Amino acid sequence: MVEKRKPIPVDEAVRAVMNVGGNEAKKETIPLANSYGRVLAEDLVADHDVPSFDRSPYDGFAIRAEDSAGANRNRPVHFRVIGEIGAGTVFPREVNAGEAVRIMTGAQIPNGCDAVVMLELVDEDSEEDISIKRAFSSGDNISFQGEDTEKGAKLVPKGTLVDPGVVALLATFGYVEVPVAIRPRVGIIATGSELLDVHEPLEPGKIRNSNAYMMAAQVERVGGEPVLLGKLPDDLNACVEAVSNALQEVDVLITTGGASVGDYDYVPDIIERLGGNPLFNKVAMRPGSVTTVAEINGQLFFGLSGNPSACFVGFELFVRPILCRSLFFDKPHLKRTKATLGKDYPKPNPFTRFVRATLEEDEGRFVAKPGGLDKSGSVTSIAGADVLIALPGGSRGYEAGMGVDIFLLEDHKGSEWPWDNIVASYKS
Ligand SMILES: Nc1nc2c(c(=O)[nH]1)N[C@H]1C(S)=C(S)[C@@H](COP(=O)(O)OP(=O)(O)OC[C@H]3O[C@@H](n4cnc5c(N)ncnc54)[C@H](O)[C@@H]3O)O[C@H]1N2
Ligand code: MOO
Repeated sequence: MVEKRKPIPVDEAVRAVMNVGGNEAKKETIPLANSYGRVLAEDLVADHDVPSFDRSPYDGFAIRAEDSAGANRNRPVHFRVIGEIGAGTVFPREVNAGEAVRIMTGAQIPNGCDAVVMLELVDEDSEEDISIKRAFSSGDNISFQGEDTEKGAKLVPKGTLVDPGVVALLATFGYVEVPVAIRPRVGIIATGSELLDVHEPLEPGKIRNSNAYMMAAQVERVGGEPVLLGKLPDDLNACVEAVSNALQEVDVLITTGGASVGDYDYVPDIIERLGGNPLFNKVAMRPGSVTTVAEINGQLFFGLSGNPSACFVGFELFVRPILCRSLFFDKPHLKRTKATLGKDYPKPNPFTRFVRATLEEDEGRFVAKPGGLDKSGSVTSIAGADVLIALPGGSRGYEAGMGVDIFLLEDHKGSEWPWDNIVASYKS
């Protein structure tokens, strides 16, 4: 008799995984030029004002505003040009009454000046004599020291993904080396005697191993380091040995396949043979109901389904938050938000479903549209999915136009704990 497994609710399963200790975030430093896509391991605090001096936002003339008082079309005011500065140079002396300095964008405002007149508003009567036809106030056309940010301001917290804007800040504040989270090493093993390597031609009854590469990409998408450890035939001894060796090498280990109750489904036996502590072996969700997670000698072992869509969803719900946590992200779960269901979903639903879908905009509303073959064994409907629509279990299906909870697959900002009150669908 095959063992009867007891499914546990998704939120309970996520909690169980998150409660396992270990996998704390650790930091290293890397060169700035390699920092894009990594995660900051320290808060980024401004150690000087930006800009660090008053500067001109325009090409023009720096003047003392009070000298322009009363200027108009009929009575232009003249200034004597006493020099010129470009960005990067500092004017060497105080500017006095009636004097102006030709100044370029980015140059420091000379001492004594408090306004800039754009070149287009100036009549250049000669190289040394200019006139203007309107009055300026103190502070006109000046980018003030500290107007962008002031010394001491916390600009970006630890746990922020280094995007192009963060790279600009790191450069601004002189980070030659950047403190970032060490990427967790995630071992990936595919199991199944039906699996061919990607380069091999198809043979009867066999398929190519797509899950391992898919998961490597999922690991990379969150910022982990995938370690592809090959594929194994359905041979228990070989699997036990490979898993045991792999656990020495990586922080977290994932296998795909063999998680169900069939004759060659060895995940439960592997866990037992290695003295692991199973957290659960069935989750009340589809796809991915056979997802099995265990702690083996203090390390997390994820036995994900062999079915590609189930493997994909199992990763996003259970592996992703562990990796995010070890990358200093304070919101490790998929970002949860709402959208309108774009298509009827007639399947009866005993378990919560996570349906692969695209997110489109329609008359100002976000519409999530299930796409492709909605079967656990489908591989094509994963490509191009923007979101997972979460449809609560216990219904006979859902109608287009209903409000649904969705989980964004590409959003790094994430959610803290998206599972409470999960996915009560409502009429939108
Ligand atoms: N009697 C029962 N049978 C099944 C149950 C059940 O509860 N009772 N659960 C079904 C569900 S739900 C799922 S999901 C699958 C999960 O099976 P396994 O995790 O044991 O996976 P396999 O049987 O090894 O493979 C399933 C399917 O996926 C293909 N596969 C496997 N590895 C890969 C890979 N690396 N790349 C691409 N495709 C892969 C494999 O060839 C199979 O077609 O069990 C159901 N059965
Ligand atoms: O676990 Mo299976 O993917 O539920 O279909």
